[in-house]
Amino acid sequence: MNTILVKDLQQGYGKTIVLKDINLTVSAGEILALIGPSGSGKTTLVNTIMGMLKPHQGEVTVLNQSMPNRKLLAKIGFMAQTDALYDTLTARENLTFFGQMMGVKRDDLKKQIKYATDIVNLGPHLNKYVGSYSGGMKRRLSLAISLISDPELLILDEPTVGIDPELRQQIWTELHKTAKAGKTILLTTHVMEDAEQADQIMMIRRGEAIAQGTPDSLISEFGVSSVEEAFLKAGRQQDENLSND
Ligand SMILES: Nc1ncnc2c1ncn2[C@@H]1O[C@H](COP(=O)(O)OP(=O)(O)OP(=O)(O)O)[C@@H](O)[C@H]1O
Repeated sequence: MNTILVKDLQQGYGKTIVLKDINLTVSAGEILALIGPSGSGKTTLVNTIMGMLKPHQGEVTVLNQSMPNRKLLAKIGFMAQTDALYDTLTARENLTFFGQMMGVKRDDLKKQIKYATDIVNLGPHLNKYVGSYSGGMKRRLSLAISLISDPELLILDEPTVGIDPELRQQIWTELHKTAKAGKTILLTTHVMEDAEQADQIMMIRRGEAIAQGTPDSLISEFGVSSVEEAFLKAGRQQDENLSND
């Protein structure tokens, strides 16, 4: 089953076009990484898939429902680029608050808090005030919050920013496990090592999907030896095409 389907999407703000001709399919259990330079349109695409922005043109379907659709929000775990946490509450209180907002039943909250915080290694720090957390701990708590309702689709905007390499690897192990259990994960990143861990990569540059496929298929399509080289080559081809127009 397709969890996400984006067809001929054009998106923008007012009269400014930010995304052109985006087509994308993500199946249940798959991890898709959106990679691209700052300002290329990744967050705009994520917000459109979440239903926070209505497509200018084209179609976005999530879990077989046309977006925007408020009812689907409960099935989507979202981690935004900036942490939206309550500093004057403890991590446990934050998790309880957001869990209740996401519709987690009172009886399930304890189990879900343990599940989500084990993934990000925050168990020993649950009773500390979030105001005393480091930047990386706040990122990890935001990730735990996105997992609290055990959502079918996880959307993570730059989840690994401020997270050290050891924990990043640990989080990837858990993301793979989560995907294997049938959940779909869409994440944005600037980091090539993150993109390489995904099943599918979409490279966005200047609002266009300049390359798309599995890490191996991108390497063979562009005749290069790494995903990074594929991205650079796809960028050069885009520049050539634009200068020929
Ligand atoms: N609310 C908005 N109103 C007008 N323009 C916007 C708005 N949000 C984003 N943009 C513009 O849309 C373009 C794409 O921005 P977007 O945030 O989607 O990029 P991004 O790839 O996610 O960047 P980053 O990696 O820095 O987060 C940029 O030119 C940005 O200035």
